[in-house]
This record gives sequence, C-alpha cells and structure tokens, in this order.
Amino acid sequence: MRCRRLALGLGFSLLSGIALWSLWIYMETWLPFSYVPYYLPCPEIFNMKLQYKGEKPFQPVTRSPHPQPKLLEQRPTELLTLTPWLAPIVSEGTFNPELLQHIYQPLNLTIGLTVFAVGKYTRFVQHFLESAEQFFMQGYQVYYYIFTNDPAAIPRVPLGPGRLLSIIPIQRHSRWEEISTRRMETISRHIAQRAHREVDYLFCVDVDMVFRNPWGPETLGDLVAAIHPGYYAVPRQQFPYERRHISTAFVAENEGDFYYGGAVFGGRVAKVYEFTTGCHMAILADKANGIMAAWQEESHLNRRFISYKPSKVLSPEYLWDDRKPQPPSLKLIRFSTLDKATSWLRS
Ligand SMILES: CC(=O)N[C@H]1[C@@H](OP(=O)(O)OP(=O)(O)OC[C@H]2O[C@@H](n3ccc(=O)[nH]c3=O)[C@H](O)[C@@H]2O)O[C@H](CO)[C@H](O)[C@@H]1O
Ligand SMILES: [Mn+2]
Repeated sequence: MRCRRLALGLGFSLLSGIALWSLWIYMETWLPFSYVPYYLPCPEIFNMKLQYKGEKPFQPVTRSPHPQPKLLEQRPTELLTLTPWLAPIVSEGTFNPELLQHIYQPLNLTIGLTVFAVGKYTRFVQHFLESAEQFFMQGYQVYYYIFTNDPAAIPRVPLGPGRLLSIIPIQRHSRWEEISTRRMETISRHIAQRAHREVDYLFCVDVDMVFRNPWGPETLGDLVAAIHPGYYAVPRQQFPYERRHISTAFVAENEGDFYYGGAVFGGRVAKVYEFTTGCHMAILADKANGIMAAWQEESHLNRRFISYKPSKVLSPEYLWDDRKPQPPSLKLIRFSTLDKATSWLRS
C-alpha cells in the first residue's frame, strides 16, 4: 500500500515536472526575446571608433603604447603644463585671468553645473552653492542643475544676477554605487532633453565639495578632465583602473596618461553629451554582464579619456582633497572634497 502511494506520488511529480518544463519551453518561444549575455558587445569592439570617409576626427583615438606623462617630472615644485597630445594642463601661473576675462566675457556664455544630492547628500548643497556663488564663473551666466530625490530638502540659496537654478527630481537608488554610477545616464538624458538648449559649456561635479578660490574661463574647453588628487605622483601601473578584461572599462598595464577624478569633468555641452552617453553605454554593457567596475563610473570615465583624450586637463588644484596637506607644487586650491563621514553617509 505504502509502495503504491510512493510510486503514485513519484509518477505525479514526474508528470507535473514535465508539464511545467513544456510550459516553460512554450512560454520562452512565445516571449518577445530573452537576453543572452555573450551577445553583448565585447570590450574591444565597444571601444573601437569607426572612422567614416570624409569625417575628420579632431583627435585620433590611439591604442599605441606611449610613456606615461608625469605631472611632476621636470621640477618637483612645478607642474607639467602640456600633455603629450598638446592639451594645456591648467594650474595657477599658467594663464592670465585678466586676458582670459577680456576674451571670454564678450562671448555671452552660459555655463551649466550639474550636481547630485540624493538621500543624505542633500546636506552638502547649502555650502556647495554658497561657495559656487562666491567663486564659480564669477561674472558669467550660470545655470545650476540639482538632481535630487527630495526637492523639499534643497535649501534656497540667494543667487547673484544672471544665475539660475533648477531642481530636477530623480529616483533614489538604494546602493550608493548605483546613485553615483547612474549620473552618466541622467546627465546624458538631461543634455538631450534640456541642457543643449540652455548652456554652452557644462561641468559635472560632486556635491560633497566646496569652492575655495576662483574657478573661471581658464577651465573652458571642448572636453575637460581633472587629475585625481590621490594619484598625480604615482606610476600608472598603480592607478586603480578596472583591470578585468571582461569589463568595458578595462585598462592594460601599459596604458593610461593621468588618473582622472570622477568628481569633476565637463566641456562644451555637445562633447559632454557624447562623453556621458559613451560612458553610459559602457556601463550598461558591464551591467548586462553582471559587472560593476572597480571605481564605478570613474573607471569608465578613465577608460574613455584614454581613447578620447581631453582637450584640457585641470591640475589637482581643481579637484583637491582637504584630508591631504597642500603640497608645494599646488599654488592655489580652488575646489576640494570635504572631510565627510563616508560610512554613515552611504549607510
Ligand atoms: C576617494 C574615493 O574613494 N573616491 C571615490 C568615491 O568618491 P566619493 O567618495 O567622492 O563619492 P561620493 O560619496 O561623493 O559619491 C559621488 C557623488 O554622488 C552623489 N551621491 C552619492 C551617494 C549618495 O547616496 N547620494 C548622492 O547624491 C553625490 O553627488 C556625491 O558627491 O566614489 C566614487 C564613485 O564613483 C569614485 O569611485 C571615487 O574615486
Ligand atoms: Mn565626492
């Protein structure tokens, strides 16, 4: 009796298993499509730039090995002023502010500044904006774009003439890595929807920072990157690039110029659009393969700046970290990270 029941039970389970399996097969062919990870673009193809006949790219994309440029190579207290691809490296003493003012002021430019304040990071907005009002692009039209999940938490900071601010509601993601990484997508979409009509140049920066000294037209360029304060004096083999081949952010040992910070980049709005869209696509490809790059969007930013060299490089004066003592090579700290309670903020 017991054996019969057992046999019946087993038979029933087998039959229902087969039925479920057939249903799944049927459903799968009926569903519009399914994702197959290995069909996604592999890094080599993804980083390839097609050069169409008649198109003259401003900068050739190189994969040829070349020596690493050293910011402090010549004299320990003087910074390099030109990259090997002839982009200026901006620092105090390399430009004449009055002359630049005369050149750029009549152009009637509008400079956009994007900043994200999601969750606990809304507490940085007041200090950030107050300092930007004092130092960021003084005398120019400025458009602040603040992306937040909590518009009510954004303080109303009085703005000077010709300066506008727009609060843009966005979704909150639970993981801080996701919040940080999604910025590329959000900025790219925002440029397509709005910013391309409103600004000439756009800078994208972290909110947990303050301006300490003037940031002016010397920073304007087609595509602008800033050297990370943690890695301006180390060999590129020690840069925290993404080193796994499977990631679209992969960088080989013999590649890399400077290690750039994810906290500051910008340029002409059309170039920033191209840049953020490219980074977003690479992030999506990684995501589909279940990968998060070593330093999230900063890894993708660095990968892209190797293939698409920045036309202007900002020295660590424009991206400093207050926890470090100011070295003699940096004459004027203009923008720097606040010492913050990272683990609490990200919890
Ligand atoms: C020294 C260091 O470790 N630096 C890394 C760290 O920078 P940070 O420690 O500077 O990252 P972060 O915590 O400032 O996050 C980046 C930005 O995302 C926004 N944000 C982030 C989290 C959040 O909950 N809400 C919010 O609004 C905010 O604008 C913030 O400034 O992480 C970055 C992630 O891309 C890069 O990998 C940096 O190299
Ligand atoms: Mn930060």
